[in-house]
Amino acid sequence: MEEEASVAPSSSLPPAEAPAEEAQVTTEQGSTNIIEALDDDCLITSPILKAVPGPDLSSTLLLLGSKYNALLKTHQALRSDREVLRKKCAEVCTPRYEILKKKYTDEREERKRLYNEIIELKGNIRVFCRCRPLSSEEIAKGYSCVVDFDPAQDMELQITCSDSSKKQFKFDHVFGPKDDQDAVFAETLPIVKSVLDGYNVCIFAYGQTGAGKTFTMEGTPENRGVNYRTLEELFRISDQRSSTTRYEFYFSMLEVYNEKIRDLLAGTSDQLLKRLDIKQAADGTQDVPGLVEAQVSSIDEVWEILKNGGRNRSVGSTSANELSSRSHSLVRVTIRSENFVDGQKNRSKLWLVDLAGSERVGKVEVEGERLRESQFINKSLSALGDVISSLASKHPHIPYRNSKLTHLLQSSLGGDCKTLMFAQISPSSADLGETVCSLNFASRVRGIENGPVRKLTDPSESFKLKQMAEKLLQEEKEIAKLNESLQLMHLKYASRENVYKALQEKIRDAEQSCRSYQQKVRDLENQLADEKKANKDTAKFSKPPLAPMKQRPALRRINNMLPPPGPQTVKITNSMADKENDLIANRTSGRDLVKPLNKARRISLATSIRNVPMQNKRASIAVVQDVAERSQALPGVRQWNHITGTTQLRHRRSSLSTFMSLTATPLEAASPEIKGKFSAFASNSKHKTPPLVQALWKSRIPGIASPRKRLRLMSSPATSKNLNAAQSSANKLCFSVQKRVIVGSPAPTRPAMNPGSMIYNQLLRDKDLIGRFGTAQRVLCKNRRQSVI
Ligand SMILES: Nc1ncnc2c1ncn2[C@@H]1O[C@H](COP(=O)(O)OP(=O)(O)OP(=O)(O)O)[C@@H](O)[C@H]1O
Repeated sequence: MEEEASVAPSSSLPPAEAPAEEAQVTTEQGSTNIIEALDDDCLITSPILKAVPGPDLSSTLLLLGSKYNALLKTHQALRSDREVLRKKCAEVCTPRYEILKKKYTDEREERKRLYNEIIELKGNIRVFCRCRPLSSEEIAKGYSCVVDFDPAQDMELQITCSDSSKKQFKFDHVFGPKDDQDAVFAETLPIVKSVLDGYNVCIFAYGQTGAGKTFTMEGTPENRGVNYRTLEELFRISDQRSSTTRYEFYFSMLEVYNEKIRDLLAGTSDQLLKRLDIKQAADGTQDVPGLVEAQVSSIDEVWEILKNGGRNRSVGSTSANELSSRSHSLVRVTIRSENFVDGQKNRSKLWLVDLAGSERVGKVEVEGERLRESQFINKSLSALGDVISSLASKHPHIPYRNSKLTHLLQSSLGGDCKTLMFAQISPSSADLGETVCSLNFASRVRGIENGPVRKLTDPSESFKLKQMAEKLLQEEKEIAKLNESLQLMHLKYASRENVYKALQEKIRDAEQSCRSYQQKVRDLENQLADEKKANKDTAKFSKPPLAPMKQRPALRRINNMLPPPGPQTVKITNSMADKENDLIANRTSGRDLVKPLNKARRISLATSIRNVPMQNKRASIAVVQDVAERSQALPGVRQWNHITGTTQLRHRRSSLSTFMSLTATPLEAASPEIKGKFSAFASNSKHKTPPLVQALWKSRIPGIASPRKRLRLMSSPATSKNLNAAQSSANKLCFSVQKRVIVGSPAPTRPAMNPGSMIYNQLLRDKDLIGRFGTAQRVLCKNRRQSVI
């Protein structure tokens, strides 16, 4: 009987599953939309989620569940996209890439071979002759030009000797006074390019003092020399090949002065004076340990270094040149390259050498230190001549170590190294002897056949060479095309890599979000479980102390539900039981019958709406008038008095759920009929309902003398008619009082009771509901029915 089945539906949560439609839509949107959708899924950090109140947890969980499932699907879609992309790449791109790579490697090797062949056909050691113009000083002194340049023959020159005889010299190229730096470098360029193919290259200027060696090699700011232009070209080509090859340039500058090596890039004078030696490296090349190697990446850096190094150079004044170079100046550029396509690595060296003046000691009026310098200069130049002679005669021993200069240049002279010599001459008749000596030396050098050098004497050879040149041009064009397509492939590959990385990033984010959602769902579930438990505990703690069953006959009587078999045990605390018993004892002993009831401690309202069965069983039924009727009868607002325990009703101004006040009526004040009935009932009932409680009820409806009578009236159609007539504009509420009943709303400012505060508030809400419906309701809180209104 006291356990009613009409328990309010709890907030049990359905499993967190995404709605099927949403998941379907998300899957069909494709990866792009999915990624966009992912960006919108910011629930984890959303302040909305943080502000979710407790009762909305179930809906939040549902939302999270759907988002979580959507994310899972997104994750799967991204994974499948990635797999498709990878397969596609493997199927289409990789074979094409491999073919192109092979083609490119073959072509590159072919180009190198052909190019090198052309250089070799021209000669691995090439000699250019350059003659400077007559200086104003020489003209002023009346010196004449002894060099005859035939414009039709750019490889020959004639020297008019003092006896008017003519000497003819042939070189790979002859530059006259009118040829500028551009023309010189144009012929130098092919050899310079070889260094980027991995060949060692040595370019040096030889000649007497003041013949223009420094001018050719270094030049002036207005007329840049070979050094500057060479490095500029190297940087340009390396940039051009940057998609397939990475180049690194290391710059060193040194001089050989009096057979001592000096580092021109040394920062301090101590370092400048430091003695440097030549050592053989593990790869057989010559190296100078301790030499400064500056990595350069632009021509501006190179120019700055050149200027600084030039300041440290040993110069002195001679009768031939006011700022004569008294040492051999050497610039070494080490180039390290790595090809991205086939992984081939190269290391090559480029030497740019400005030799000291080659004048004979007797001719130049020097003495002391200058004389000593000249002796060292001539010695080293003589050693250079010996090396070249040995190379020319294919002697098994090449005397590289006879001087520091030849020792340093060992790996760049001979073999498959490319050597270019500028034979600088003066046109002045005053320098005729030195000019002839220089030309003889240059001719000797030019006679060397390094490798398969062949002279261009045979016309058929010339024809072959032309054909090869044409073929080379075509090959170069082909290579350029291949390079382009290779670059395109690289770009495509890079873009796909980017997409792949982006997808991986998204997948990582999605996985992270999934984990966050899972955690959030777990937290919310835990929170919900805690709240459920708290609610259960609260309900348990908020239960008012129940009187022993034997004192509760009224509840049995008010309902038509059968009591459960067997005795009911009610667990109450000692303090509560004592309070109840004391009160009952006082009342039954008649000592305090008129004393108002204490504050109600227990009430429950049923949320299931149903009519209370009106049977002829219970007398504790009251009819409540509506607000209009009540306000007429009771002008003042009355409420439950917690202090005195007066059973009063309070009319709520804004609610329809108004109840009529019931004035506590003492048993003595009741009519004799009621008094008699209640006394009989009390004495007969084994539950011993306190007479005070029974006496509280007094009909407010005229004509209904007693509850029992009223019940009869209400049960019968005739009585109902009468009642309707009497209360046509009013809603009626039937309520029963078990022991003490709160009817109506307690004071609004009443503080929440702990731990039963939630139940208390629930009661208030339910009472409002009852007021609106205007009918009898039964309230069950969890498993325990507390009272019936
Ligand atoms: N081709 C040229 N055109 C114009 N002027 C030149 C040319 N070659 C050299 N000169 C000038 O001749 C002078 C001497 O040149 P430079 O100093 O280069 O000679 P050098 O051979 O280096 O002498 P040293 O061996 O003593 O250093 C400079 O003033 C230079 O400007």
